[in-house]
Amino acid sequence: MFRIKTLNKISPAGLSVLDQTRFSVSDDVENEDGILVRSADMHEYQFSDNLRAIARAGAGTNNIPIDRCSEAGIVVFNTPGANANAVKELAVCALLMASRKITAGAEWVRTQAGAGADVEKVVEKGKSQFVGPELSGKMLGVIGLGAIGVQVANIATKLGMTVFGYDPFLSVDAALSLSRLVHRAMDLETIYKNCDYITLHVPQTPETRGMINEDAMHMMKGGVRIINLARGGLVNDDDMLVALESGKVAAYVTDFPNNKILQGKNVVAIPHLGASTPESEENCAVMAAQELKDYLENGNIKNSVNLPTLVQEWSGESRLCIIHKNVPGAIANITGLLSKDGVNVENMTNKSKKEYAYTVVDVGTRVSQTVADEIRALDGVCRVRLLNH
Ligand SMILES: NC(=O)C1=CN([C@@H]2O[C@H](COP(=O)(O)OP(=O)(O)OC[C@H]3O[C@@H](n4cnc5c(N)ncnc54)[C@H](O)[C@@H]3O)[C@@H](O)[C@H]2O)C=CC1
Ligand SMILES: O=C(O)C(=O)COP(=O)(O)O
Repeated sequence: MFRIKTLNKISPAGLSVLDQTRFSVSDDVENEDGILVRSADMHEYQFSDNLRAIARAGAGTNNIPIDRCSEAGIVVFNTPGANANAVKELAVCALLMASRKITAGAEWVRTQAGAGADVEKVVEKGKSQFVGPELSGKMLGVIGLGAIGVQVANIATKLGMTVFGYDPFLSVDAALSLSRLVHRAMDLETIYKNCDYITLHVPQTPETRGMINEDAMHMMKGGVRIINLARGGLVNDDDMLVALESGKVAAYVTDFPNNKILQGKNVVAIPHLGASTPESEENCAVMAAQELKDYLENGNIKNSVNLPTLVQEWSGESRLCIIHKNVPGAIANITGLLSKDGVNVENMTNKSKKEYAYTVVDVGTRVSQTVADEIRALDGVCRVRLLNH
């Protein structure tokens, strides 16, 4: 029986992937084998000795201490693209909210009603303060052309916008999905200098943290409108407050409000609703649960952010799953120990991702725990699992 801890509310469709005969799932299990999480902050989380995998039902993994996980041989999964449509739709809404003063106007109407005014009359007199420009014919810069950025860029062309996309690591899949109407910007400066609207779709990493700062905004057009449905930390809030006050930035729509940014003029704050649709919640939960199940039961890895993709058909009695440092001699050490113990390898795959590697060895006969323990004791080995078919 595998114990799975949930750190956020996970869609029941996902939980139903983990059948009750093999998985015990709840928010209070102890010594868990796996974790299902959305945005809960895990940086201070104490891993149980048993913990083998964390599945993030969503895209961003900046709430998970990835380095600490890799060191401990814990596989971290996410669900690429599973909530992209929901974010794309919210991005269209955010572009409109950045332009048309919809939220400010709606709040004003309610205030008028609350103050006893005849709303039908005052709206016609008061509406001129909420005039805002159309999107059609304007320039949009999309920073990050992954699952979400590509969809946002493509749909914006249909709204009549001229779209520039920037992504120095553009994948082949993303390039193939991108509309031919989207122009590729080769640097951020092109986006900053030319665009009337800028929307962020990059992960929050040490490189992207604070990228929208005074220097970046200095290059932008006066009255630029910025949309951030990616992560709050991408924007330097102090610099943004100054730019909003001066009018350099005409509107800032963020899905990541905090007390500081809420003080700003023309801030539209959304309570992190990018992926909050039943469809997305279900897609993400199902994908995350399937990834977790396949890893715990079969040692297969798909959509991990810290380990390589490795899916191997079973071809034997026992399977050794070894997470180790990606260093010379690691595989020779493992196979050396197996042959010393007279274990015949039926099938074996090794894949690496940056500093870590994963080796799956299928053997024809049952392998003893002693062999697994010997591999565990090798230098650079982070985790060894022994599975029996
Ligand atoms: N508001 C919400 O509820 C949601 C927010 N997000 C956020 O959006 C981000 C993007 O999500 P996806 O598109 O699904 O991820 P993705 O991994 O498909 O795309 C991210 C893209 O950013 C690019 N990138 C990385 N560093 C870059 C840089 N310095 N400059 C330009 N491009 C860079 C990558 O090459 C990749 O193509 C997530 O990391 C997450 O933080 C994602 C889903 C929901
Ligand atoms: O997938 C992401 O990166 C998100 O930001 C969505 O977060 P959530 O699952 O709604 O807490």
